[in-house]
Amino acid sequence: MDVEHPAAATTMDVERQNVAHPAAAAADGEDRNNSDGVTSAAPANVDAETAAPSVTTSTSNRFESDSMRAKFDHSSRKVVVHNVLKFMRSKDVTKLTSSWINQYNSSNSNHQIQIVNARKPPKDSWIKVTLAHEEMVTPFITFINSGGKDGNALVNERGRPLFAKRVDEMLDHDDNDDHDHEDDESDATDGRKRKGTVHANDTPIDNDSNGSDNNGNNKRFKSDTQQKPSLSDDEVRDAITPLWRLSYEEQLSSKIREMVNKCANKIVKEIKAKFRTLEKEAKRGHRKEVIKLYRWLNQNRAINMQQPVPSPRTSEYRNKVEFTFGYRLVPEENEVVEEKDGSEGNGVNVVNNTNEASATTTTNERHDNAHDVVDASSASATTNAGESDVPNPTNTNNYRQVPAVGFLAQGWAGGVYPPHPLQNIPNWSCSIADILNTDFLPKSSIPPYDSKTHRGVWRSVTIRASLRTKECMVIVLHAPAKGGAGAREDGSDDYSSVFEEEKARLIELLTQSVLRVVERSFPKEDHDGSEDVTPVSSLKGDDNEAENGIRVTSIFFQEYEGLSNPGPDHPVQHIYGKEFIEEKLGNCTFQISPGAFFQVNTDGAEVLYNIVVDRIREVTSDPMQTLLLDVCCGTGTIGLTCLNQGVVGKLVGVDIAEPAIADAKLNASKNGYTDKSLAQFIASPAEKILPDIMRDIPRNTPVVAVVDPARDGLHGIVVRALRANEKIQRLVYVSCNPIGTLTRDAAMLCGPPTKKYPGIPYKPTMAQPVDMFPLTKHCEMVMTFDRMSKEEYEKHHS
Ligand SMILES: C[S@@+](CC[C@H](N)C(=O)[O-])C[C@H]1O[C@@H](n2cnc3c(N)ncnc32)[C@H](O)[C@@H]1O
Repeated sequence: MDVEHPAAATTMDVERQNVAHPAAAAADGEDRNNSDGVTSAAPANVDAETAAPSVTTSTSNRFESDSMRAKFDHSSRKVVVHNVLKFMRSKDVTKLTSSWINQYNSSNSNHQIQIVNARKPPKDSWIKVTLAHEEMVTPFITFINSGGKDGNALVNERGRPLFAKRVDEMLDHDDNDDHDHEDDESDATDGRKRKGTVHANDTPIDNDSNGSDNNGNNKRFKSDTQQKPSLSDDEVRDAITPLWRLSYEEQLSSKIREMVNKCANKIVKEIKAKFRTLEKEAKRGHRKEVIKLYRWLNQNRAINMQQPVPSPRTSEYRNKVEFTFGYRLVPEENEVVEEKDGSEGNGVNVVNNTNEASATTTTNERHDNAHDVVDASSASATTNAGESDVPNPTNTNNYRQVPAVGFLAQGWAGGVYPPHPLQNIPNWSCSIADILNTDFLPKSSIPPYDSKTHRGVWRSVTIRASLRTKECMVIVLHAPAKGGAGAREDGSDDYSSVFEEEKARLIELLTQSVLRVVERSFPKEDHDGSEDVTPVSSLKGDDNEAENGIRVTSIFFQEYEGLSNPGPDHPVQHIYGKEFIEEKLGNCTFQISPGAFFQVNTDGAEVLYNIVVDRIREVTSDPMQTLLLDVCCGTGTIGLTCLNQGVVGKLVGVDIAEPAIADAKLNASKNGYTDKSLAQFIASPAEKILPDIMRDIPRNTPVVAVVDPARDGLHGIVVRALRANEKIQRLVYVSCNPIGTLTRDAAMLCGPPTKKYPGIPYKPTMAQPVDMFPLTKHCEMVMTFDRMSKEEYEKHHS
């Protein structure tokens, strides 16, 4: 049964009316299942997962087919282009956006982009465009950010570079729509000025929220900063872990300030605005009842915000990392690597980069291409790549592009950077990056996928490992072996004949021994740009030992021809070892398959789930009779932990991702819950099934609910169902996007009743931030909502 989201339908209608492009109307009517042939390597996310990264994944999860998704979900098709002129007439906006499309389409005859709507607020310097299809987003962004002269950004009439970003990535800001890149100077790092020179947006690493990575790698510098041909280690840290210069205490302080100002205060503001709207409607005679502002909204600290709970690990905490295959820019004169056998045709190009860069060179900026000089035959050798993997930024001569894997710290045009300098990235993932960069890619006759030409094969690699079980899964995303959607007709970039051989070589390299410990150096806390670095071993003590035993236990390949990232249900090919990895949390063991979400900070997840357990325990007077609704349950972690802790006796979990639900069912039996009437898991979009589930709950069964949606928050139908059903007295909302979608959903759960959101509202009774992502601006939030008492409610409605 398809459930229409009325809000979505309305938006769509409005968009149709606002078509600003001649081509738009036609595009809108087209079957969006057809990918227009536009492809691009969606770069892997860096900081991804905040259950970030994964925005893209999560959105793509929501609907069963592309056409359904395209029909309902606009956010994943929206891009904001910054730095256009502030004052423009609407016909100039149309002219400008048409000129982008014409430029792109005329130089990419195989791949066409279409804009269905373009909107520019009168006094702002940005335009929000809605593309006809999600798969056009990455090429469009790449085009704006690097389709100009010499691979630089397009410029406005005054020569200022434009800057494009997905709307669903702009979640660090108060209001996505109102964000103006020119005003970025006030950073969220508490007003303390950063000591570095580079400013970058911090984007979640992985989608995983369901994590899907959503191109978090598309980090760009402020438009007023000239893009450099290469970045120093510190600049890479600035781009990907922007809080790294702060002590951990300072990081937590900056996060709590954000949570108070941009989450708690914003929720109160939004709810008050709803009251004002009702009042205005009453004054105009459109409504009879005037509802008095709920008392809690006028209290001093209306939302009880707790200090953030720190992450048990503050460095190398990620259990999942996603690298992009691309090219490393290596200055010609520094290039010492000898082309090895078989490297012919692997896409090494010479780039003439004339960008001016800083004239001073620090030790951190000294680069000698250590990866290239490491003897590929000595598997036990350790590399010291953290200090030396990018070219000297003072050198503005010719650059060679060397196939490499890593993070796109400054967009596709800036090349990939090794993960070694990043303190949130675990050692084992650097070890795999080294294998790929020193042993695999230099000898591979198959090139990385190029998001501009849509040719090439290797796209990204996702690695997930457990320090507790020592297992490690590697998923290699690749375009078809014949060379990607832009493959030449003459077949000269068809790699099918060597693909299987390369696959076998990769398996051999990844599995020949346990992952070796890579020596890395991190700056001391409160790094001020001096050369004071502390070797990782002394930072981590015994933990370093723990990593010694990790080995690759599963390998998957995933072929994907589309433009963005595949959804979690996209088929994978299992080519080595186990079909899942196992992770332990508390007393439970969980299996995780390639398409399933799992929190990226294992120790942090334990803390997070214990908080949820406590919030539920507070209200369950008869736990064994109590049913837990676990909405967006993933592999069943929260629900099964609650069963295991005895705070509830029954569980119904819902998740859109089939692989996650398959895991959840097995996880239930693995942890001793074989009786399906006690632990039931359903694969479905929550908005389709939740109203039915709630209707079927026996009248006398006490119910608590926990929701843990991806970054795009809850569907309106889910919010409505949770609000309307007064059996639920407590709702625990776990959010990886507390300053974005949590505020929106909270306002709908707690605002005065309307036709669309009827029922006695909730009120937020506790907000507990949990720092799952040290060094980045992201923060998880557990917000507890309790149903307002009937008595209190009626006072305001009399
Ligand atoms: C942040 S994860 C949380 C998973 C789980 N609670 C955990 O802690 O591991 C969000 C989950 O929401 C799921 N999801 C996304 N959209 C959904 C939808 N419309 N209905 C149900 N689940 C959805 C994703 O598949 C993902 O597993």
